[in-house]
Amino acid sequence: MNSSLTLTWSTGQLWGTAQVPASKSESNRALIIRALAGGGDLRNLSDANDTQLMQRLLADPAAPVFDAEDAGTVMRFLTAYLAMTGRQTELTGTARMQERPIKVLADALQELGARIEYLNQDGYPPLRLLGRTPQPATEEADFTELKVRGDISSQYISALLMVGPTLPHGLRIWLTGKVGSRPYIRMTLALMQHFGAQCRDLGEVLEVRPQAYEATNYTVEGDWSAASYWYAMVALAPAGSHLTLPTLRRYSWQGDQAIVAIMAQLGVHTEFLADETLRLTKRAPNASLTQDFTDCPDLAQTVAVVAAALGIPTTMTGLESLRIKETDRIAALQNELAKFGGSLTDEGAGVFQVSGQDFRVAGQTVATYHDHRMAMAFAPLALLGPLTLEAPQVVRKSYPQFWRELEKVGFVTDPTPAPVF
Ligand SMILES: O=C(O)C1=C[C@@H](OP(=O)(O)O)[C@@H](O)[C@H](O)C1
Ligand SMILES: C=C(OP(=O)(O)O)C(=O)O
Repeated sequence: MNSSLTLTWSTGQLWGTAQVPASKSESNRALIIRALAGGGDLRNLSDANDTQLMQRLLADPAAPVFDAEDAGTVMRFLTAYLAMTGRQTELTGTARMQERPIKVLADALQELGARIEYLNQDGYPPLRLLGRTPQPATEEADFTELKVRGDISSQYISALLMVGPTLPHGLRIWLTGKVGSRPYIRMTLALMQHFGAQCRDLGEVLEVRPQAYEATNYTVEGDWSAASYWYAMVALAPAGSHLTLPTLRRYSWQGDQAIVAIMAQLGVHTEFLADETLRLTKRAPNASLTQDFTDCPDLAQTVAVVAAALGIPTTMTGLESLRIKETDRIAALQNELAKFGGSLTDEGAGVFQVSGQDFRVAGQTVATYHDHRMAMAFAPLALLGPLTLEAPQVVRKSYPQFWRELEKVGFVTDPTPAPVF
């Protein structure tokens, strides 16, 4: 396996068509819901490792150990699915996954009758599921009620919602704290409804009726988080550059469609063409940007790198969850931006400032911290100068064809041809 990849751009305008993968968030929800529905045809599932892994694990329900690797959705969604279907098994993941908290979800599942033990550190994977004492269905009960914190990961809430219809009284979740990544909760509810579930989003309260899912078909949309890297490339490319991205919808369930409005300020104009196709065109950027990432944390790295590279003073808030993702993304951004003369400064009270007045790309090597988004967020800098990325295979988590797609629009990769990971 190659340990680094050098990217160069031969100068000139950027143009062409880039394929984005299917959304891994939609794919992984659809796979769990289909497993609960007992059928349904899922089209355009993602080729992301996170989705391939979810498919493999769901195909072997009697496995003694489920290894979720570095996939947060797989760890959280499968824990709820396996716990509520009464399975006795273990769930584990990479060293980093063992540092990503799961207590909020495990506590809630225990309230729903699951017996769960931590095998290593309290509140963190690996876990042992010891079966479940199902709640009896009683005449009086309205919903089974849970209070769940929304300020650590929305994935716990999505995981609980998806098993909600299988509970005898359904589920009413009271959200507490500042709720992050809320569009992902809405996406979960939308997909559940697509599969026949009755659920309501009342803001701080979410309700799911007890009911069998319907086995139905679904076609997964392209991944807007993946699209953000192409927006970054257009933002950094010379005037006259434009790109076409198929499979992205004007009306999306993905909150990362927020990239359209953010990048409009960083100089990328979006046109929604027929057949779910986007056309991105380079325009002049604004002089500054202020953006809250509470709803779209996966866009933060893309935007920080572009803002620093263009020298656009940018204020970022809502970055709390970045510290517990594939790596501490704040520290990783700070280290890597500094190599180029950029910075991400903690101003206190949750406010971060990006600057890049002396930003220069000239053969630096970017570390990727086992984080696909570090690799993909820094790759567009190759439009400004040669650049080397360590451990380029990290992109397989969400976008295995990323380097190939770069080659297709004219980037030169060394080693060449682009390795298949
Ligand atoms: O539900 C999902 O599919 C996701 C939710 C978000 O995580 P958090 O809810 O932990 O912020 C996001 O960062 C992750 O990439 C995917
Ligand atoms: C945070 C991410 O994924 P997950 O939490 O599912 O591992 C991501 O893809 O950026």
